[in-house]
Amino acid sequence: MTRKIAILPGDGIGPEIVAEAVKVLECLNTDMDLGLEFESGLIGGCAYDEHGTPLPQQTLDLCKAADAVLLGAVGGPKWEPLEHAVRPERGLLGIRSELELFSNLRPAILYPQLADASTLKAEVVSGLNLMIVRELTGGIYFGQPRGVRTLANGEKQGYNTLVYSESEIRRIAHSAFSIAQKRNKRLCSVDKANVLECTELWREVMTEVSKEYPDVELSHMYVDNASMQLVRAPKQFDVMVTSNMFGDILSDTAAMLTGSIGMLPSASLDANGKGMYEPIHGSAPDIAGRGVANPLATILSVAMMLRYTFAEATAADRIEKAVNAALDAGIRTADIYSEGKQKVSTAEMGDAVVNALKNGA
Ligand SMILES: NC(=O)c1ccc[n+]([C@@H]2O[C@H](COP(=O)([O-])OP(=O)(O)OC[C@H]3O[C@@H](n4cnc5c(N)ncnc54)[C@H](O)[C@@H]3O)[C@@H](O)[C@H]2O)c1
Ligand SMILES: CC(C)[C@H](C(=O)O)[C@@H](O)C(=O)O
Ligand SMILES: [Mg+2]
Repeated sequence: MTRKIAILPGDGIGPEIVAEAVKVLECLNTDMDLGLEFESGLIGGCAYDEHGTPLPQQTLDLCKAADAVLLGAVGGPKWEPLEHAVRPERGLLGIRSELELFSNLRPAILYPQLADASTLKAEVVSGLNLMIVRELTGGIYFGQPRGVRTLANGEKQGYNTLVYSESEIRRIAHSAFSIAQKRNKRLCSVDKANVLECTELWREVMTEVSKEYPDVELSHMYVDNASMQLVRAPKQFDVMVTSNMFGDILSDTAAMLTGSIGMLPSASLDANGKGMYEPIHGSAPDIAGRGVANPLATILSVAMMLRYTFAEATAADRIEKAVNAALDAGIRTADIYSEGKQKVSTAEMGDAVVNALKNGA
């Protein structure tokens, strides 16, 4: 059996962190005969530089033909002056949309070894294991019309449209409820139903779908309160489900509960389990090229790939165990470093995970 993985390193720290995740996959591939094959493509700013578009047709074809996609990150100051249609981020939104990856899972798990790395008190975050389910192909990110227009008085006006159809809400609701069913059976739907009609419909559909999952307890929370509750008492949450933009923001907040944004992986899934896997952070231009980025979010993203797309739970568990072993050994990249630990580079962290795999993880 061959399983094709499209590798899209992207920009900034993207190539540095993806190289470490591929190292981990190659190690397991040899060890467990997983049949993985890799082929690389361009996306984002590097694709624009080469082809004049952030999502070249050959990259799209490569991803459509693959069983799974591994992505680093896109974007950076170099491409900020470009017009919107060809900005690196458009490439990422384009591929999510083209592959219909509507269900974005962003787990925020605190590794006990990192309780001190969080800016929150250890007792607030210890034992944290939260899953954010973010709708990824709809909402204000994709709604039409959008743009910047000039009003009759000559003033410019920017506009975007927040839209969700019932079917879009229903399918992300089913994703979230089935995930909650396999966890602690508590789902919190986050919206702004007190102000936005669109999210009033969101709340209605969530409530309707909940009738099909009587074993899951559904609650609703306004997004402003949710952002406050996430830092006040994050362990009250089991699974959160929310719209594209709210999920983007809340997952960065949740990342910090775990010590660093460099720790949060993600899976973006279509209706059939095909997926794209990427860390939730960006291309970190401030540290790119220095070999100091934390590759663990990307390494944990390939664990999600093995679990969700390839149903290789044992291989996925092994990666998570190896990450634990590296952290147990006191190995830390700069973002999660604390006194008394060993500060390592991106590649050394990747090596530590590979060594842990070779040594029994
Ligand atoms: N999925 C993606 O490709 C993605 C996600 C977010 C942002 N971006 C893009 O990335 C660029 C930079 O955005 P930003 O600065 O707002 O967010 P960012 O996530 O790239 O960086 C925010 C901060 O976190 C740090 N950081 C991020 N990942 C890290 C890692 N693995 N290890 C250690 N530190 C890490 C950075 O150094 C920076 O200080 C922008 O062009 C943005 O559009 C891309
Ligand atoms: C780069 C950007 C388009 C992207 C998003 O907003 O979805 C990023 O912030 C993320 O969280 O994956
Ligand atoms: Mg984001």
